[in-house]
Amino acid sequence: SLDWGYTDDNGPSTWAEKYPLAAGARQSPVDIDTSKATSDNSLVDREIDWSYPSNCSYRIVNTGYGWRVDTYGDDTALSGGPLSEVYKLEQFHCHWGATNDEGSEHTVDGKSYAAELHLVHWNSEKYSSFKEAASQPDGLAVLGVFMEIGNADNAELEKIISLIPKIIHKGQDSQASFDLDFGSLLPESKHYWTYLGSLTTPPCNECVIWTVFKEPITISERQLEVFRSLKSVGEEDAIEPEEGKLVKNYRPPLPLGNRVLRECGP
Ligand SMILES: CC#CCNS(=O)(=O)c1cc(S(N)(=O)=O)ccc1C(=O)O
Ligand SMILES: [Zn+2]
Repeated sequence: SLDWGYTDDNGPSTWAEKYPLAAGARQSPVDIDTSKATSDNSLVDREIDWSYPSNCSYRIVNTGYGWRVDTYGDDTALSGGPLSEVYKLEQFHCHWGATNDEGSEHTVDGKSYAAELHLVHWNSEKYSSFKEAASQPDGLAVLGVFMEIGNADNAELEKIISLIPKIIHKGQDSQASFDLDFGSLLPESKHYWTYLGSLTTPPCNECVIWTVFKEPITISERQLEVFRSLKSVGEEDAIEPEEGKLVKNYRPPLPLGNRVLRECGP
């Protein structure tokens, strides 16, 4: 079985037992209290810039706690905004809940969205590997995109969703044969909040510069249901068909404490 997860006996309230960093003072996610956000001049006209080629090949894997698209980030770049160096895209993944009124990890004035997409980048200018970067305070830059339920399917996400039936069990993976335009997974508005935080899954390293976009993208109910059909156990684990489903994989918010929350754009 998984040594951590999202059930009552291995969920977020138990993580600090095996992963002491989870009890740190720079943890993520947080509730974004919009009244606390400062829009000082440090970010003015420093918009966040990304360049992802639109014909990226990738691999999708069932990690046991969700799906993850591993990108081959050679010619990807994220810079600007709160970042002092250029970061490369490593992977992206998603968090969701059992019902549509929960599922995002960050919340905004206490409001949860139905899901949250995370694009994980690492500081390839300062560090020589993702693994090294994941142990540094400015090692990773994660873009958070809220997802709300809309009527239409999200066409780009549909390419990922069409592969999920091939990775229902933990450990399964699938090499995608069609290209993905990662940039189309981001909202139109570049307005965001940013703060210093951590990985939201064990080992919960405090190595992430978080940038959470203010504008959500939409996903359909059917698409979200496909996420919930993933299993947290391997094919070999003989369990009942309805057992082991990953119906939720979000960590609830941790205190912002004395961290600064900055915003760029109204
Ligand atoms: C050492 C180390 C590490 C963490 N890896 S990750 O940054 O890709 C990551 C980041 C996040 S999140 N939610 O913090 O962006 C979740 C899951 C993962 C993962 O291992 O798949
Ligand atoms: Zn995440």
